[in-house]
Amino acid sequence: MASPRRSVEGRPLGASVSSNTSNPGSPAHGGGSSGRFEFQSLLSSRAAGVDPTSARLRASESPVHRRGSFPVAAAGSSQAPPPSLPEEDRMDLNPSFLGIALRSLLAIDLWLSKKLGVCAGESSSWGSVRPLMKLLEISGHGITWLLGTLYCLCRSDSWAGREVLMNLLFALLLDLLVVALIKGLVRRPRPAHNQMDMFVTLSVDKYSFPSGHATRASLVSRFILKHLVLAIPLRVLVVLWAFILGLSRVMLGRHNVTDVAFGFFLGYMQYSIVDYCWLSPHNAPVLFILWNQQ
Ligand SMILES: CC(C)=CCC/C(C)=C/CC/C(C)=C/CC/C(C)=C/COP(=O)(O)O
Repeated sequence: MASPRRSVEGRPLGASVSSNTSNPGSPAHGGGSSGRFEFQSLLSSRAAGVDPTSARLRASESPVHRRGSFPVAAAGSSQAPPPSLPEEDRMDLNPSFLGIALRSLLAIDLWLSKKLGVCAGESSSWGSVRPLMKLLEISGHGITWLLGTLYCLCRSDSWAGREVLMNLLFALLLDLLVVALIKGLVRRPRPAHNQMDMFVTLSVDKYSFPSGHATRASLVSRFILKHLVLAIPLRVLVVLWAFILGLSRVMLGRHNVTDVAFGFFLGYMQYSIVDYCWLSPHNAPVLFILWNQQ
């Protein structure tokens, strides 16, 4: 907001907390929780040789502390209740619920992902299962699916089969594009415990959000379940494969849990797009005629 933020007394905030707010990231500048503010002000006062008790008192004058209990000056008096803050300032000083929820979710995500990363290295607790996990990785790799689909497309001798495979190819390419775009935009680094020893990657694959294997697993398994007539045990196997592939990404240390969870969701949604834009000899005749001339 363009107007200067004001304290309860109407003074600009900078005037009342200037001794503690040299750090622009401090909550007095709108950048953190009340606990962190007090922690920072105590630290900086110690560094500057100031008595921590007086520093704490100054911290209690901070707008964040004023939020719950009113300033020290007013606390002892039995005067009329203090004037309430203007609406815009109240929103500014309250730590956002969404912010706290997101930070907590991220902390749980990092903690859980580290705990589940039991195959992240040969010396990890489940390091002996790592080769199996890497085999699963290849089973969900983009190259495996693209080459497999192209091969089946070349071998297919029915129009119906070719139509399904053409759409699977379109789905796989769409998935690669969407995942690359999101990875490039979000730029979340892979977990620190990951060993970057993956088989054929694109440059954006140094980023981890979302998991490309998870998007592919859920997209492809939804596609298969919809378009292939399979016995129930095989259908269960397809779902299990997708789930275990997602889990293996976290176990290998390639991803955090949220990368995989969002990947599953994204792949599921991508299938809806593919279904909506279903290519057929009626709406994309050129594609089918060209293919048949090969
Ligand atoms: C063959 C055709 C028709 C086109 C080729 C298109 C193309 C650019 C393919 C690249 C495939 C590739 C290298 C995909 C990378 C897959 C991968 C390693 C994803 C990372 O997964 P994650 O779960 O670790 O995020």
